[in-house]
Amino acid sequence: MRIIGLTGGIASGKTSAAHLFEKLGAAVVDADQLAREVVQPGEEALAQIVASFGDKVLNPDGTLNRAALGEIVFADPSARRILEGITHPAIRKRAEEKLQRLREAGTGTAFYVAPLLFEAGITSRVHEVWVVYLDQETQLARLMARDGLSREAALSRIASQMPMEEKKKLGRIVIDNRGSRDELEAQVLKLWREEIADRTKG
Ligand SMILES: CC(C)(COP(=O)(O)OP(=O)(O)OC[C@H]1O[C@@H](n2cnc3c(N)ncnc32)[C@H](O)[C@@H]1O)[C@@H](O)C(=O)NCCC(=O)NCCS
Ligand SMILES: Nc1ncnc2c1ncn2[C@@H]1O[C@H](COP(=O)(O)OP(=O)(O)OP(=O)(O)O)[C@@H](O)[C@H]1O
Repeated sequence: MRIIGLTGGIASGKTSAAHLFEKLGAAVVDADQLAREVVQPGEEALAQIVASFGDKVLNPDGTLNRAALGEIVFADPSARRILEGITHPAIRKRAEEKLQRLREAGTGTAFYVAPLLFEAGITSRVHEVWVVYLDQETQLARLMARDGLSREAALSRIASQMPMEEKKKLGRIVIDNRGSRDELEAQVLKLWREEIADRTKG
């Protein structure tokens, strides 16, 4: 099974692009979704987070208060590394399990969508990397609009990742998401035809 790592900066449009590929029939494993699964109540990672960061990162119902934890870790790189040390091994394990199930089901190509593919050094687990690219002003505007963040909070999230211009250089394929949603869809469709469907046929 061929695994395409789909990455890009925060709010670059990875999830949007992945949904479009999924609509065309692609198999998708999403690291952000797995990151949510591994911190559900009862999971070991949630207990470790509370042990490291305290009860203040829990909601009254015992679920993770993502906004509270986000405020801490995006303002403090050492706190972020502690959180990653807890969550990343659990995310990787789940990703391997999901990819293995897809492999066993005879899937030809699967996308592994991960914001920190380069930062977390997991490029060796995928066969090639595609990057969803955006200029920083558009990125900032979309991030602030989607998550209701202040400019300062949005900038600190962007600063916690490898700069987008660097990521762009590392992708075999770059999907340019500076334009409209229709333009994104047109690129996805072209890539689907040229890079996935036609190859499978050939
Ligand atoms: C800090 C948390 C609780 C904030 O939750 P929130 O709901 O606000 O954001 P969400 O999880 O939807 O992530 C949104 C985006 O933030 C960026 N992001 C998330 N974690 C990190 C990180 N450790 N470093 C840099 N950027 C990150 C990614 O681009 C991601 O797509 C959450 O992001 C988290 O648990 N992060 C640690 C796990 C992780 O590294 N996830 C990234 C996928 S491997
Ligand atoms: N071409 C586009 N035009 C306008 N808005 C867009 C476009 N593509 C994506 N968006 C919007 O930008 C925001 C970020 O997109 P998306 O959630 O797909 O990014 P992401 O890379 O998955 O983000 P994250 O790393 O935070 O998970 C969303 O609100 C999405 O609806």
